[in-house]
Amino acid sequence: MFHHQIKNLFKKKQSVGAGDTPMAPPSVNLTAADGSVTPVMDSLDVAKAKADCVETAGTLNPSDLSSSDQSALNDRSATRVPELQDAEMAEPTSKVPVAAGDLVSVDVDLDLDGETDSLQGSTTDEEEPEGHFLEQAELPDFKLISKIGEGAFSKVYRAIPQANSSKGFLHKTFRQVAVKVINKEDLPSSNRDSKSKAASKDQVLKEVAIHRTISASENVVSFVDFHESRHFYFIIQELLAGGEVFGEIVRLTYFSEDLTRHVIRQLALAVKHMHALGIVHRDIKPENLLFEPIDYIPSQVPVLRKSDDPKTKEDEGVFRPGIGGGGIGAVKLADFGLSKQIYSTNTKTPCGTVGYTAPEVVKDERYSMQVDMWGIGCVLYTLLCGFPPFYDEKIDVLTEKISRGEFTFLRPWWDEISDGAKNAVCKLLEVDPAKRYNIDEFLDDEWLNQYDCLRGQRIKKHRNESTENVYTLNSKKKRHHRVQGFKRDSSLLYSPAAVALRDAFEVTNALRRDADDKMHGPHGVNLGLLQEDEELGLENDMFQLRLNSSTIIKRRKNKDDPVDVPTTVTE
Ligand SMILES: Nc1ncnc2c1ncn2[C@@H]1O[C@H](COP(=O)(O)OP(=O)(O)OP(=O)(O)O)[C@@H](O)[C@H]1O
Repeated sequence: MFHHQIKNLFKKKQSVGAGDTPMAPPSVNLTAADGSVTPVMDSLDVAKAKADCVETAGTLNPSDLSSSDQSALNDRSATRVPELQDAEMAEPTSKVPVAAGDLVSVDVDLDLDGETDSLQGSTTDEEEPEGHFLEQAELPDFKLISKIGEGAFSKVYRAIPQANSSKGFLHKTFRQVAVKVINKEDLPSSNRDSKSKAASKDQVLKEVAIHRTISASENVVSFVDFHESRHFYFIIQELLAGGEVFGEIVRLTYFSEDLTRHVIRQLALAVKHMHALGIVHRDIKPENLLFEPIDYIPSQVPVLRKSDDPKTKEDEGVFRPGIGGGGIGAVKLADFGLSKQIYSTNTKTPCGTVGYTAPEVVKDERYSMQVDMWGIGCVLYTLLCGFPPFYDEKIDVLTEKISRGEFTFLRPWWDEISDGAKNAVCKLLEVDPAKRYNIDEFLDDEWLNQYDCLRGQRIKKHRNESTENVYTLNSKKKRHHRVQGFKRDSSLLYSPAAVALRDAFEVTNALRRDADDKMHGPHGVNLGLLQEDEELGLENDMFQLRLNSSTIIKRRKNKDDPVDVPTTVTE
């Protein structure tokens, strides 16, 4: 099943969209950190990738963002809504592409340390929707304003809780929300038998159950509400107005070590929270990291690496410890569609194997969690240099590289990156999960705990805050402020380099998940909502839902190139 899906994935991967240029074949040899000579990313032409990336610009969705205290909401059940009305779906107003580096101003609340808590902007209860959205008829408690994202089977809207509705109480905490809409018709099994339909629904409920469970962390996108109507599932969540960290990598080409540390530490805190609850994310990638925008302060003298093209490299701006840089403030982990609960924190038993508590099983649990550490390693590597650690156009070659943990610190891009950062990457991209950093070891890493993080901790101590995350402290001393963000031409996010970067993560994560499932079995979720996955056949369907029809396939309409069947990755 898995090989077939990967095969399909790469079949489509061979042809990119009209007008796109496939990644260039190997051309130059580079000297790796250890002195060995390596072809340039084999088939990923890094120089081209970087040039493509640098050409891109960012967009800030000027929208409200609110604080995340919503634990009381988690127990609320979905409301009933009217039947779908006959209505034409209209696309939202399209964005006008803008030049790279264009700035856009939005009003925000900023605390005195410069931290952005919530966008206030022009958004009011009277804000008019940017289009006519079919889903609106089945979600009367929220006003859908604009489409801000899209997944394989979902659309994500910025929305406002309606003050005079049954969800009016939300309005104070969440001035705006993100609404993920899943059309039941779009789910792969919706036209099949009723058992398959139930499986699809269970996949959605499983995502919701996990999101609810882990939502208390300041480093996880807050879950707000869930609603099922006749045609749709609606997952309502905290809005992260900056969008995906992925887009910022594309805009900036790579992040400074300070900004990388800022992002990766918050990701690590999110993962620590999940692992403490016995839940593994399994799809850690830059697209699933969302951020709150902060003020951008241009550098007086932009710092360039030797490998940079001064004409095209975007200035990341001034980094402020504990606050952020490059317009990126608080970073939160999102998308729990592939997450699974490994063990129950109540019973301390692995899910799906009740009462089975042998030491080797406990060890297995830890190994399952290690999949996320690999994901953090891939993100860390990518943030630091702008391209992924493992890439090849051929799935079998890529599989081999991942299974052997074959990556290098390519010159000249890694020449100026510190040994501390390289050491952290090596400890995370360790093939043997027993030797790989676990989340506590990574949080103790020397490089990760350099000055900006430590300063943040001092701020936290000073404020006597109990939460571990200094970046998302709820500020009590706010002042109104205009944040300069970046307009983003979304079409540039589909440049060959950007697509290659996405694909590398998608395939790498899929292979690691598959390896983990083969080794430990697809443990089910046990959150009081669902039966075991095995009984429902959820894992297979879920995998199909998320990979076979996911972003790569969606982006590539062309098909039918021959492909190689991959070998299996083992951990
Ligand atoms: N809370 C949010 N705040 C702001 N933007 C969001 C939020 N949630 C999702 N988005 C945007 O919508 C996109 C799709 O959301 P999400 O990843 O949850 O959907 P998905 O169907 O699981 O996607 P995929 O097929 O890539 O797995 C995100 O990548 C992001 O750009």
